[in-house]
Amino acid sequence: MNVVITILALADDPRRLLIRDNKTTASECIADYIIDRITAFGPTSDHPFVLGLPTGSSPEGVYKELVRRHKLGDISFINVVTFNMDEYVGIPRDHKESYHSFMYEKFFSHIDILPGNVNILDGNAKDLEAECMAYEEKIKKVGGIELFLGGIGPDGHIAFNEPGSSLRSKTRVKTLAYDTIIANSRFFDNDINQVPKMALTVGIQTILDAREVIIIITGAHKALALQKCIEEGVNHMWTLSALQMHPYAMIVADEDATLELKVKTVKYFKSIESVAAQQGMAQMLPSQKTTDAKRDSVLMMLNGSPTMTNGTKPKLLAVTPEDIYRGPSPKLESMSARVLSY
Ligand SMILES: N[C@@H]1[C@@H](O)[C@H](O)[C@@H](COP(=O)(O)O)O[C@@H]1O
Repeated sequence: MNVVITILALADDPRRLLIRDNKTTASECIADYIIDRITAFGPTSDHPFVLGLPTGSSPEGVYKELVRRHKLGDISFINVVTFNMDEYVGIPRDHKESYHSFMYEKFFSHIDILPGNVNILDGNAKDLEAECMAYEEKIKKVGGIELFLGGIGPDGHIAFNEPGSSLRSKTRVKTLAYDTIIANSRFFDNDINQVPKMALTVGIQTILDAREVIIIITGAHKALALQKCIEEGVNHMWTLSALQMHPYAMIVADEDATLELKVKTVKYFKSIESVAAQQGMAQMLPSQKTTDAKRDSVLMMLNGSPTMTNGTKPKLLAVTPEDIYRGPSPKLESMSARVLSY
């Protein structure tokens, strides 16, 4: 059992925080990673790659790069199913600031994704609660989200999971925090009265349920949030910190976003990445199939099997009595035999 844990930990650690010079290089790093993951997954129409996606200014560079690479023929999205994180309640779908408009303008209109494979919450649904429930069911039906990409607000919120959100939350209706309304007013003529006060959003648990989560954090205004989420404990006032409980979460930040981190933290994460590169260790989460195959072969080693493909008998990891007696130490008597009686 210990062997299995070690193997997973080796694949896991180097991926916690990647630091890039600026937003452009951080975005390219994520786009490359997504392309590699989709390619290695080998999606088909029966077994599509399920990608969770955010809006906001943070992921714009990632979408731009994915579109560029798609146009170069490096990646197809024909067998990719997407689920967006959130949508405002009560603004028309074709409003220029709706997340539907954002996604089509920045990404979907420029790639070969099938419209039927795009899922975005409907903030104008008659029954918002039913809409949220149906969304969770749809995610379950396609087998869960393979990779969830996200950004954060300056207060560390992820999707619209505002400070104080339950870390076990699922897709639901959420009232926006005043800070978020102010932050998002830049998209609504800097008028807070035009910003919708409610949204539909996936929950923290919905994000934690994804097989892998990648977050892009850029700019000095997000530095405190990154510090709280990485250097301090899990805290519902900084909802991104819940990712500390995810086995495959990766944050890609630019230098500016690291301004509040300890020098020790920055050095540690940079060294993890460079040591991994020197050792030629994989930086990519392997497919579930590869992970399952590795686990099977470890279990086979632990339990023994009659023959190996090369015809040899596998060495059992369990220690046999012969192995013990062949050791340099003498065979000891039992403790009871050594108790002196007077
Ligand atoms: N619901 C979105 C979040 O998903 C996004 O991460 C955040 C930050 O936006 P930006 O990337 O523009 O800073 O804005 C909104 O609140």
